Amino acid sequence: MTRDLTIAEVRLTPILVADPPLLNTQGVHQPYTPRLIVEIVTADGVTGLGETYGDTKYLEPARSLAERLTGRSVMDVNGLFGIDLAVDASRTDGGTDAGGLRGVQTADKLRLSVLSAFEVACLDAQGRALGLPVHALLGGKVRDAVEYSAYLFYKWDGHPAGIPAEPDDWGAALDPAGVVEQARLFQRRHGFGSFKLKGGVFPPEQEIAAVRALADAFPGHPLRLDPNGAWSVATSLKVAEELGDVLEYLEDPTLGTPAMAEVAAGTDVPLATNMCVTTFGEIKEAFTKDAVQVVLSDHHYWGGLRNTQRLAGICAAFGVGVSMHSNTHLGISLAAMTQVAATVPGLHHACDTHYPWQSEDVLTERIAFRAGRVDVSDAPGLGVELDRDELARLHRRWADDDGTLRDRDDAAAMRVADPAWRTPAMPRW
Ligand SMILES: O=C([O-])C(=O)C[C@H](O)[C@@H](O)C(=O)[O-]
Ligand SMILES: [Mg+2]
Repeated sequence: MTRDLTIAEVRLTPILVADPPLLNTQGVHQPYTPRLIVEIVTADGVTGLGETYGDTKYLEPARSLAERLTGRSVMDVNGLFGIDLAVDASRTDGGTDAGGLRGVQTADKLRLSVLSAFEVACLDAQGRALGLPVHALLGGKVRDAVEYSAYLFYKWDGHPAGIPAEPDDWGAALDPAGVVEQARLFQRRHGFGSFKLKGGVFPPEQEIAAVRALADAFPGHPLRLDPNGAWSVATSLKVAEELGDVLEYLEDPTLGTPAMAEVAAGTDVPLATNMCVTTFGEIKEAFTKDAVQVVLSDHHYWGGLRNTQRLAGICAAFGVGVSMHSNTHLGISLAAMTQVAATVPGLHHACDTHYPWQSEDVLTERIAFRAGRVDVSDAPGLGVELDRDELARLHRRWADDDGTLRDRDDAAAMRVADPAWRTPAMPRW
């Protein structure tokens, strides 16, 4: 067993990974999306892996942090969070993130989104060095498998003609029949039994019809609809009334805690969020106003796996449910999500994951879903191995890009197909 846990080297590799043309209220996914892979190497040659957003605003502080880690111990995770990590506030102040889909962007949230990848890499290195899975370092697993939901998207068959992109085999989904067909594919390929539709793309009546079609096709299965805050309070209440008998929860129907509280007061349908409660500072107002019934944590922007456990503890104390949000991510993050989810006692909803949409990964072996679940690995660390050739290939794609795709911008990607497209004003309906 190795013992010298001093950090000898930190490697950061920005990559671009293929992404299908998934539609959301802001626009459409770019054909390639940026991610950052973090490797922390100990003096004994153990390498821990982490993954986070790869846009420029994350890369800059990540580089600055990486430069300051050699000589510290991978055991010193509390110290990691104490490092004075400057982020460029002009990139965040008052705005939302590039997709506008993850709530307000603050300098601290950006800092935590960077730190999270380093925390995961430290935990992975600790686990590998000590011969323990990450869940053991987090207090131990309370389940052997973690359930995920099928993340359904309206989508085009392919990216606009003439631009470089990887083909996908999911087909188009632009109406209720297409959405049901996509759900059937998710069930056939991965066994998912719970379904979430990304809404806010078409007028609410069309999305209500799609959820109704899902309810008919999959009677009794948990269903969710998430328009990323595209609706007014009145529209949200109307949708809640029309779909109340089939929804497990409605996710971020409207923007901001006060508006969510108004909706919550007018319906029995539980409200979930990954937009109005995304930092510890936002919890008090939302919970005291009873604005949300389920918080969808995301270890990237909550600041890692230990903060995710803290969040789950606070939610439990307030009787608020907890589950997980997902953006485009690869297998390192799915492994991290699974390890922490395995340790959260009150996890009663299937977690979100984009992973089935990602045809490319940097792992030697893709993570498999079995009946919609990922088995919790008991192997040391996260239990995944890096495919260096694939990492190098995806990094070359990033290096060759002229900068167009290095910062995710769903509205810009939509303008390739529709030059008149502008980020819609909210509420859209
Ligand atoms: O609200 C959510 O669930 C998300 O933000 C998930 C993703 O960002 C999704 O909407 C996307 O990538 O288009
Ligand atoms: Mg959401």
